[in-house]
Amino acid sequence: MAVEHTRRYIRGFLSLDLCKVFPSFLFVFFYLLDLGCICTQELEFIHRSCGVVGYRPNVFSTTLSHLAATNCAHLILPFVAVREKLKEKVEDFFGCEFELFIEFTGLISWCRGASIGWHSDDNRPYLKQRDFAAVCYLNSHGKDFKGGVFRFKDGDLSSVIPIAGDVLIYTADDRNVHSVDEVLEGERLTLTVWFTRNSAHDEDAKLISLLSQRFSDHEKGKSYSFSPLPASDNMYWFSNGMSGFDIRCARIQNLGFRICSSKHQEFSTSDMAVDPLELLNMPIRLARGDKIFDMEFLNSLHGLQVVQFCHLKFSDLIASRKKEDGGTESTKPHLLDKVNGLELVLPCDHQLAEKVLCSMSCDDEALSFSWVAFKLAVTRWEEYMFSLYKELLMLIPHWVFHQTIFLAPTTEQLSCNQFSGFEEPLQNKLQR
Ligand SMILES: O=C(O)CCC(=O)C(=O)O
Ligand SMILES: [Fe+2]
Repeated sequence: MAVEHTRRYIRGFLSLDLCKVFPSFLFVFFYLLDLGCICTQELEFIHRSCGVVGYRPNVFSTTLSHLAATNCAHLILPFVAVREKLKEKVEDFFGCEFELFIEFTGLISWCRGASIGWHSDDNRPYLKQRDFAAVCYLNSHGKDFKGGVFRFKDGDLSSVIPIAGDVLIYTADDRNVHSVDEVLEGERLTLTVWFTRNSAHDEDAKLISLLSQRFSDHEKGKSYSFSPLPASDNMYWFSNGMSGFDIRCARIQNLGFRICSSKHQEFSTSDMAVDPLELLNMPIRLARGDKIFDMEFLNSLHGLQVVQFCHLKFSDLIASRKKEDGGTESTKPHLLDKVNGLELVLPCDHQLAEKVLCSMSCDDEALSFSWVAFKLAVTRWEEYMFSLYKELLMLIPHWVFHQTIFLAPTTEQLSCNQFSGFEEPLQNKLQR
């Protein structure tokens, strides 16, 4: 009798460095649509700019419903192809074609100190609907983090050393009891997707209902934007006994920037009536070294997205800067000298943040940082978000009609124009 297989490790499932070929993000985006290639770096960017404190100690997560709830529904798009491809693979491997629904999709990062003991993924009454799991590794053991080895309690494939681009699939029941060793250094990042046969737990249906509400507001002519809207402060707060840090603030600072008050708040930040963390939800400016970049970001999440985008695309931005000759007046960033009192005083334990989120790789960017490249990142970030946003508006009616989230643009989709009433470009508003 044939032995039923319950697990499989697939090497090189996701592509790693497509995003490094940046010059045209649109090209990359349509390339992704056409070929179904998925880039791990795009997902890493989303997690580092949108993630919140997770469900276990020292774990951070980004869920699709969180993206939708924080005005970042367009950032669901980079997940769509990978979800489709994973579902196909799982259905094919376990012989259940067209039977599965995606139950949950999440980017999950495990920082120093995070681990999980022996368990199966359906081991709680509220998780019984889970039939299969797929864990995609978005970064690598040894290079990006130490520890974090995945282990099965019995059977073959006893330990799995995560390598970026590889995927592990397994049944969620007690035939696959597993654990993850403690992460000793760095930040271990995965995209984890669970599948169910139970349509009552279909993640697509829940997301589509959220998005269709948003789409109907658009139809009614309400203008809305793609700028991120923070969730409640406690979702960003990493606590450790008496101290802690705000993850938005920590991720901005870990890339070498400091958060300063906006022009309009210069005189109000010393007002003790304001909860300091509330200031992260208001307009801010960013400083580095002894200079302040004189542009207001709508809130710290907006600043964080641009900082992370600049980090992701840094070498391409530097190359574009050289091509465009950074010396002309229009490309020169407007910088102010940093003076005392402008930097926000936030209750963030920076040492703890560095310890928990420490990066293992050495940063060339810190040595060759350029404000001209940063200014370019502001524009490129906005173009990228706008392209995703337009794409989302095209896809939503199709998702609603089919009650499933999928790519595959048709000629009809590409020609339909539903962008009227679009909010004016963010940057125009910001520069005023
Ligand atoms: O990240 C991994 O390798 C597995 C994580 C896991 O076991 C879980 O989230 O249930
Ligand atoms: Fe698990």
